[in-house]
Amino acid sequence: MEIEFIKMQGLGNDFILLDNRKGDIRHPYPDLSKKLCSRHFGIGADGMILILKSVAQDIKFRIYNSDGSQAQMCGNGMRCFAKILYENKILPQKKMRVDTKAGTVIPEVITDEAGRVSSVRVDMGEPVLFCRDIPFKSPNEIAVEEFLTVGDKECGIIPVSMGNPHAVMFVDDLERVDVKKIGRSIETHERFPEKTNVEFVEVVNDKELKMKVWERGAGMTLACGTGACAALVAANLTGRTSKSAVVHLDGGDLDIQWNKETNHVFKTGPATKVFEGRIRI
Ligand SMILES: N[C@@H](CCC[C@H](N)C(=O)O)C(=O)O
Repeated sequence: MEIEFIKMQGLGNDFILLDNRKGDIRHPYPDLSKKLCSRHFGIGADGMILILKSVAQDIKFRIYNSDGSQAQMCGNGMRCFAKILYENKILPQKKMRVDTKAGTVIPEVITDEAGRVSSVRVDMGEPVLFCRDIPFKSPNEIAVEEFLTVGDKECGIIPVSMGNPHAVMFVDDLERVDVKKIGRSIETHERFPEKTNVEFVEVVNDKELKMKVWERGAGMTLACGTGACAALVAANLTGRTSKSAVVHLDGGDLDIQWNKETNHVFKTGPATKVFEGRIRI
């Protein structure tokens, strides 16, 4: 069968969006994601996102990584998702309640004078710090900094979940980090039973961070939205930044705020349609 797709990117973190509200795409999603995301044999992307019908919320969001594994949430993908729902009039409202595997997430599209979506602000919910819920194996309930043995080194990380697991590692010089080597080892470290995304973060000042990422199930990407939120939470918890900061990623900047009153993390950034088409599966 032939299906329609939309290719999108948020700061170079790229996705294939499929509208399966009618349920006519029956192909197993893990296999479909692997095929479509292949940069050589498919469309090419870091992940595949499904637009699905929801009973409890306005709409349902599901994300698969390029290796076929399913993730609970995706921050950059959520901005792309909200932009398409609004621009294609799938939902009429700017602020929508989205059912994700990590609970309800609330994106809000921001439009310019011409009515076009200029950015998307996402209420990402509360960060999760309890080790058992991340999940991260530790004798402590909350791990503010723990050391993992990676090869012959001890790496200090802060585990945080934004619905999906993250290991945040602060470094002095981001350019000197072997993101692939250390990222891969921490992703599959036995203390993260569901694997983890890995963020390498350099503090610029108390309102700016620089970050590179190794994503679970996708490898090195140009940006990670949930990762940027986890980085801000870890930086603030350890006294490195205030509760709001700009995170500079290889693909561009994200604005992250951790609201004191609600404990929710808000993320604002762009989303762009790259092209759309049809593909035989
Ligand atoms: N790129 C994403 C996160 C995608 C899922 C992640 N690889 C996982 O397995 O948890 C983002 O922008 O948050």
